[in-house]
Amino acid sequence: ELVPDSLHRLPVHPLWQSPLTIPGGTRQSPINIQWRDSVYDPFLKPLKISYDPTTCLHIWNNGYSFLVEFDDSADRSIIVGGPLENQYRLKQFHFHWGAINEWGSEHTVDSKFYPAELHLVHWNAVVYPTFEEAVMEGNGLAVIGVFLKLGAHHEGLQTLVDALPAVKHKDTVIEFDVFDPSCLIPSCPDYWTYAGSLTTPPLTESVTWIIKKKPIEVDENQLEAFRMLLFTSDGEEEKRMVDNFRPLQPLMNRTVRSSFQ
Ligand SMILES: NS(=O)(=O)c1nccs1
Ligand SMILES: [Zn+2]
Repeated sequence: ELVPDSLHRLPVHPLWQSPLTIPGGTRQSPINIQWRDSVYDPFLKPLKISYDPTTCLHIWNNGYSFLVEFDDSADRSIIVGGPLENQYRLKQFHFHWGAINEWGSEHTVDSKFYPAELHLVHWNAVVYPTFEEAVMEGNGLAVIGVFLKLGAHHEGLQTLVDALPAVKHKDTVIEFDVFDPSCLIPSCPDYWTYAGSLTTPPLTESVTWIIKKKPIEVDENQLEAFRMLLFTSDGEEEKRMVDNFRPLQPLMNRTVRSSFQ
């Protein structure tokens, strides 16, 4: 909860106190995707997603979001094709969401917010020896963004939601042995892609963004379950984990390409 001070200023959660703009940044994320300004690129390939559900390791609350992390010591869960020159290894996925259903996503489409957004984070293990090094390079990361909209119950998401009470507080973790994140990705192949950055620290300009055009549907109880998580550690004054999305960044000299006409 953000409580105004005596001057009616709302405190900004530490994460968002990070520089809202990176000095000299020319390819920051998130951005608004103006559908009519995106350019169809017939040379974009279909994105190929091959995840091994047994590479799933655990879920943890890192104080910004909840992350599901994967064993990325080999090429067992990878994506290839789309706008990508190499194949990229899945490291983790996480979400961003709002306090209410009117906002919560990081990217917007024609200035419309979705209530939440899923990020599946992959790194270029063909070229770089570690994730930490890939994070610093222009072609180091590929993140698939999937919008969540309010609608039908999502069976696949529910197995995640059922585990959230165990990671309510910052720095708590629970083992999570088998999960196939492809159940969270719409079957429609259409996506937008553009060159951008991480939206949380270190905010480095190392991400090829692949934003799925179609959202997945989740129900109100599932969104509420995200909102019962806490930014704070056990024993601290509770701060609900909501509105963990970065403000929109300037498009500058970038074109968003679409894989569809
Ligand atoms: N929200 S994000 O996917 O851009 C990200 N930030 C840090 C690691 S992954
Ligand atoms: Zn993210």
